[in-house]
Amino acid sequence: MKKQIAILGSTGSIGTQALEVIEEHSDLYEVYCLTANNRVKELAMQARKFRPAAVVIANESHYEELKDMLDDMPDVKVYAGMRAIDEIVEAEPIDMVLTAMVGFAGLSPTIHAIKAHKKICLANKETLVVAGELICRLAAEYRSPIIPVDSEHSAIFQSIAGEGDNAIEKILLTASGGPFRNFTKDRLATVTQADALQHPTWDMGTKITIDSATMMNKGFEVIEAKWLFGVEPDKIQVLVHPQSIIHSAVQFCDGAVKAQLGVPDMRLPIQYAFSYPDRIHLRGDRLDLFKHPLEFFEPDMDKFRCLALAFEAIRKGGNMPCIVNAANEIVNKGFLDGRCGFLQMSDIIEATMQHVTFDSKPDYDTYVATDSEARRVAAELMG
Ligand SMILES: NC(=O)C1=CN([C@@H]2O[C@H](COP(=O)(O)OP(=O)(O)OC[C@H]3O[C@@H](n4cnc5c(N)ncnc54)[C@H](OP(=O)(O)O)[C@@H]3O)[C@@H](O)[C@H]2O)C=CC1
Ligand SMILES: CC(=O)[C@@H](O)[C@H](O)COP(=O)(O)O
Ligand SMILES: [Mn+2]
Repeated sequence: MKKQIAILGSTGSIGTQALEVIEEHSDLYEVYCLTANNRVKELAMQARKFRPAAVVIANESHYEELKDMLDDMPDVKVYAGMRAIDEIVEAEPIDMVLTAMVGFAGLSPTIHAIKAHKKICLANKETLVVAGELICRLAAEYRSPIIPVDSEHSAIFQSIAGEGDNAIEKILLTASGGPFRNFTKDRLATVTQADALQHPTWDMGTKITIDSATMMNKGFEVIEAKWLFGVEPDKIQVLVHPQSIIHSAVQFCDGAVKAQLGVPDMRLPIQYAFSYPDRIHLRGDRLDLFKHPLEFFEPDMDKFRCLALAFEAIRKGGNMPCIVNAANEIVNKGFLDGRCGFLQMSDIIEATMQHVTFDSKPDYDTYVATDSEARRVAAELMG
């Protein structure tokens, strides 16, 4: 039986690479459902090619257009709206849900998928940043495995495979350092959107590319690692490794360090999440270590304040990471739209952390309320 996969965010960077993996292994995997937000044409083209049982467009204003585009394909059901995404992930035939949408929007469908006992292939790191404690509790209660797709977390996951209860002493979380790794703080003040979108090693969606440039992405990955692997932030060391060859490593209690290496290619962690615990062939470049120096540097948390703020948020706990995520979504978009400068982003996030109501024991409704409040506060601060 082929495994049935729901791809949430199929028109994005992770979503399209997931479809490449599925196409290469069409003997093993089948697309059950595809979702997008606005890119109707791309979604319709994907539906024609992969013939899923259903497609969902989150933005309801595109419903009629999508329906028209697929009216000669009666076997593909067309739905619209966020609630429809929550419902579709519960469909009985689905084995795995790849959460490849961006931002807070990933939280609700992930919860629905967990409650429906689906295997979660988790790319949407914001889900764990916002509500890591809740998600881990639900995943345990409903016995839904969460398999990381984020390259660093997949590397850690691969490094601990077969280690049973052996204690992790430390996680070595690698970071490319982004396009501004060697910039002075003065120079950071004037960087443009185009500069920030030039990631040195990965080709990704715009939101995560900006997060990599500020290093908020690495801060989020510290939080993600805490929840996925039960390791406290003080035992997670961020290492700037500009080549993105060592995707992360784990140090065990006997001092042994295990890492996963490879050329930067997200199809591998996506495929591994689908095939785990098996490995299956993947077409593509292979690592040639003669071609790559492997360098490591300490991150500069004064220059990249977002990384320090993420550490601060996870140490504080409660809804603080949710506040940081919401403020970050606002300033990330604000920077892309030219409404705030590069260095202003961390200033606004920090101020938002001080102004939004703190809750040390949030539940789902608290996260939703916190997200709204923090977005409002950050938007006001941005002016
Ligand atoms: N790209 C990468 O290499 C990596 C990404 N990740 C994580 O994976 C997730 C996806 O990233 P990436 O693929 O780069 O992002 P993209 O921006 O390329 O794609 C995002 C996808 O989500 C859809 N989407 C956006 N907003 C919403 C919404 N509000 N509701 C429903 N669907 C929405 C988009 O639809 P539409 O196209 O219609 O706008 C698109 O299909 C992020 O959480 C990111 O942090 C993690 C590691 C690596
Ligand atoms: C591919 C991936 O997993 C990204 O999260 C990547 O890590 C971003 O690069 P940075 O290391 O620059 O944040
Ligand atoms: Mn990553």
